Amino acid sequence: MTHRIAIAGSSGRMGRTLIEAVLAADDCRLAAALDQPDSPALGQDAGAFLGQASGVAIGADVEAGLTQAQYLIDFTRPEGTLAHLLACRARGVKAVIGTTGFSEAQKAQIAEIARDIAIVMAPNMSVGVNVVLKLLDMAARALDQGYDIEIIEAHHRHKVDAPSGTALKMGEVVAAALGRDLKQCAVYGREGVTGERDPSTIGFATVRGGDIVGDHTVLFAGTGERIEITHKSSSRATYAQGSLRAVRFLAGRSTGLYGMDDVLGMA
Ligand SMILES: NC(=O)C1=CN([C@@H]2O[C@H](COP(=O)(O)OP(=O)(O)OC[C@H]3O[C@@H](n4cnc5c(N)ncnc54)[C@H](OP(=O)(O)O)[C@@H]3O)[C@@H](O)[C@H]2O)C=CC1
Ligand SMILES: O=C(O)C1=N[C@H](C(=O)O)C[C@H](O)C1
Repeated sequence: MTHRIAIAGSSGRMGRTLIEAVLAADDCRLAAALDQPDSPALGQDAGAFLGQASGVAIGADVEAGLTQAQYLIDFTRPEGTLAHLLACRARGVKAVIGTTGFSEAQKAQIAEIARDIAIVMAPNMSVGVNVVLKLLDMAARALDQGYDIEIIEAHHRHKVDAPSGTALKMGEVVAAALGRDLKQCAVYGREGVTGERDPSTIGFATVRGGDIVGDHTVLFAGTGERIEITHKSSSRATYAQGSLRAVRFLAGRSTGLYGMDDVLGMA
């Protein structure tokens, strides 16, 4: 079976990584490569950055791009993803969403669109991070008394949202395991005279710099010991391969909102 895939944000860091992965996959075909209307890449072959002719020119017309596609993979920005999803719904195109930084209202809109088309959405498509999420659930349940929980993430200088979608997901998993609501217990950075640490909080710290692909650590700090669960990405290819696994998973679904735990059989 060949999966015909459109890529949104095709000149972005993830867009390019995804194009490379699609062109290399025997069971996938690049159906369209989309960019913003002011992109200097419009009209270029989508494989040009690889020195490869894909036969697909980068375009800005989403409706036209989706006519040839069964799936859209979207790693852009929340407002772009939502506009693309409306076009997907109109054409019955399934979607894999890697974009992070959605508001609660935007997430509700995506859930509503998923009543009509099948969508996989995850803040991190790597297998490793999704295994870590399971480890965190186990660790938080076992360390539910006497351990302060802090989530530290580091990303490249170009990242626009903080904390990362992955860090927030890690916080949600830990909070749920402890019967807490992350919205009530999250502390995002500290400055000045903060007072002693409230043990019911989950702290977040963000680092931005250079070309760091993505590092996440969850620290359980007790008295006399510390447990650190860390994941480090060294290549965006892991996110792209996870996205293609999500496409293959969607082949058998017509509607619904799924996560990478569903794709990986870990739900
Ligand atoms: N789920 C996962 O596994 C991962 C998720 N991500 C997330 O993916 C997203 C993209 O990351 P990254 O590739 O590094 O970002 P980049 O900035 O490199 O790429 C974003 C692309 O989207 C385009 N874009 C921006 N705004 C819009 C819009 N409103 N409509 C259409 N296209 C738009 C950009 O075009 P232009 O340059 O012209 O603005 C660019 O081509 C982020 O939210 C990031 O957090 C990243 C890695 C892994
Ligand atoms: O912007 C990135 O680069 C990444 N974003 C995702 C996030 O916000 O969690 C996933 C990964 O960490 C890389």
